[in-house]
Amino acid sequence: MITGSRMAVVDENADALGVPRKQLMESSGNAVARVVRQVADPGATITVVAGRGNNGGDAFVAARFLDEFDLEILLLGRAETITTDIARENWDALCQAEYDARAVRDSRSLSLGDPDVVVDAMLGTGISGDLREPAATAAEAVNDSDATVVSVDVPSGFDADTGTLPDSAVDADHVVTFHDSKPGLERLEATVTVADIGIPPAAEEYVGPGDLRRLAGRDRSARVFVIGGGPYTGAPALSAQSALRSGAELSFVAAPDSVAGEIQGYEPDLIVQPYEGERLTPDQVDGLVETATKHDDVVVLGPGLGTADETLDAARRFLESFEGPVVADADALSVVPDVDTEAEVVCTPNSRELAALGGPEVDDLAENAHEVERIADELGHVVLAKGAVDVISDGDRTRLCRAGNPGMAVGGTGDLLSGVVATYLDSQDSFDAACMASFTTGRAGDTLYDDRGTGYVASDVLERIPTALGDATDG
Ligand SMILES: NC(=O)C1=CN([C@@H]2O[C@H](COP(=O)(O)OP(=O)(O)OC[C@H]3O[C@@H](n4cnc5c(N)ncnc54)[C@H](O)[C@@H]3O)[C@@H](O)[C@H]2O)[C@@H](O)CC1
Ligand SMILES: [K+]
Repeated sequence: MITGSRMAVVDENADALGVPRKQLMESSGNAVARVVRQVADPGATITVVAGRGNNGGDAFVAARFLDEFDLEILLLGRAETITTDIARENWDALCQAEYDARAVRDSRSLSLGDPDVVVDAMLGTGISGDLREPAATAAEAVNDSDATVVSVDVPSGFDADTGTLPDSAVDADHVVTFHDSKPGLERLEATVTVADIGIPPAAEEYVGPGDLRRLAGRDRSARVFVIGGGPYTGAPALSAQSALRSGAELSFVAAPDSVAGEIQGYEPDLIVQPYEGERLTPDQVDGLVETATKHDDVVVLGPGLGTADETLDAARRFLESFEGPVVADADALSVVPDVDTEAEVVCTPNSRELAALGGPEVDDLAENAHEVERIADELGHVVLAKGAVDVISDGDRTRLCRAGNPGMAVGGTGDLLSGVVATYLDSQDSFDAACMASFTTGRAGDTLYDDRGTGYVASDVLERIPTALGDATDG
């Protein structure tokens, strides 16, 4: 089962792996034609009703595989307003090859006639909200006809994220859905065919650029609260700075007053909240929990805290009382296995820290992904295990991320990662947040590698985070 929005992620990842969408569209159209041939008698009349998106594009392809029928293709709207290049190219091909294809500019003038089969390709997974015109009138016409209706991907009007089918949607007899079934399709009376369209399994297994699409349209509203510093100052600063670079609105560092000035000195945009002392101690915990809870902050617990007994005790107590989202990194990781917490925790261990959590000490983490899955399951938290290939698991779902290069082994990149995970945790499911953060940081490093090999440091990677995000957060 895959939702419509996850499908868009997978489709972009497939494209990045060298399987372009137009190729997938060719497979989709072919699969639709196969089902149409099964349900239509030889010589039957078929009307394709297509929208202006890729759902329509699939049907334009299907048309080329249905020569034995009496075929008419109707486009709802003007050809110039087809929304994607690949759908337009397939439309143009039909027109140039003299298929019976025409644009219906006004839905009131839509006359379906009396076809034996209607191919419903008005809307697929790109729909938002109730059916608008001209699709609404066209759906009514399709439902009023006696034709056998074959819907492309989903019945037009169906919401492939929530599985809801409004009354105004197309009432399909057959649905040819792509790659995997969509939530809610099984509740329809229609016969559902799931068609393999050649998406490589790696497009789902490996985190890719498509995953960053989940950030589209997000608000810049995350508040990240880094509890770190004491023996070290660079680590909490980098974590808080990367939160800002990846889209946090505000980034706070709670740190001992002995080092607060130094942390502030790295960047004026950080808000440093000093507490008395030289390291984190249990006395501070109530105040920190209260602050983070009051402001709905996402917490990063660990960078530069050190391993003093009283500090680890404080980290343990923090996790016992805090119930919000937390990224547990570095020194704080060692306390995670023995705390009972209500917090939504993402653990970001390196290989040494993973071994301390009970994981394997291996060079090839990807080969041992099942071990990471086991640890995530035992801990009951998401684990993002950092290696040449990162492995992310919530104990049930497990994915790999191979963005990044050997230069990323430099100190401080893990601190950056924790801040990015925290920012994404504000708006995303914790497993997805971890996957996207791994890809973002790795890709930031890759833009540097292209320019200067491995000769870069964590603060260089920091400056490349916005580049790595590219246009992913637009619209
Ligand atoms: N994701 C994938 O891997 C693949 C997707 N394919 C096809 O692409 C489809 C998704 O294509 P698109 O994202 O272009 O979207 P659609 O073709 O589903 O629809 C997009 C169009 O619908 C309009 N629209 C949105 N909400 C509406 C509403 N409530 N009422 C009326 N019009 C509305 C939009 O303005 C836009 O023009 C899939 O369903 C599938 O058929 C296939 O080509 C192959 C691979
Ligand atoms: K459809």
